[in-house]
Amino acid sequence: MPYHTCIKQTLRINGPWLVILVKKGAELLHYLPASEYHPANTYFHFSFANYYDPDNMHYGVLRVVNDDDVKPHSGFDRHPHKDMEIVSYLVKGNLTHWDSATQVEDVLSRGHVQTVTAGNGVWHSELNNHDEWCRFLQIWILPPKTRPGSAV
Ligand SMILES: O=C(Oc1cc(O)cc(O)c1C(=O)O)c1ccc(O)c(O)c1
Repeated sequence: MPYHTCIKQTLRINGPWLVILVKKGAELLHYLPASEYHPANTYFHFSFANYYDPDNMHYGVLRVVNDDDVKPHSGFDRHPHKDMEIVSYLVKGNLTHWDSATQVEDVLSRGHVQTVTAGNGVWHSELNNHDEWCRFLQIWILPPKTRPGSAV
C-alpha cells in the first residue's frame, strides 16, 4: 500500500490486558526536508525540535524515533546529551560516530546498532562523510531516573 494512502487503525483485543495500536500512514508522521539548516530528510514519529505536539510526546519509555536520510557530506555536528539512552540503527550507507567518552571515531554501516548511555553528559557527532545518502533510525529511550514516579 502506498505510504500516503494508508489509514490509522486501532485494534483493541481482549480488554485492557492486550492493546494493539497500529498507526499507519506518512501523514501521521511529521516530515522535515533536508535544507541548509537540517542535514536530512527526516520523519519524526514523536515531538522533536520545532515539531511539537503535546499529544505525541512519547510512547511509554520510547521518546524519540527519527527516520533520517542524511545528505552526503553532512550530518549532526558535535553537541551534548544527558539522561537518555540513544540507539542508532543503520539502514543504508555509512555514518561516522564520535563521542567524548571514547574519543574514538567509528564507521557504522547497514545493520549496525549503536547504543549510547548519555548518563551525566556526553558530546557526540553523527556524520555522513560519504558520497551517498545515509539512512538511519535515531531512537531515544527514557532512562529509569527520568520516568515519572521513579524513585531511582
Ligand atoms: O541532533 C540532535 O538530535 C538528533 C536527531 C536526529 O534525528 C539524529 C541524530 O543523530 C541526532 C543526534 O543527537 O545526533 C540534537 C538533539 C538535541 C540537541 O539539543 C541538539 O543540539 C541536537
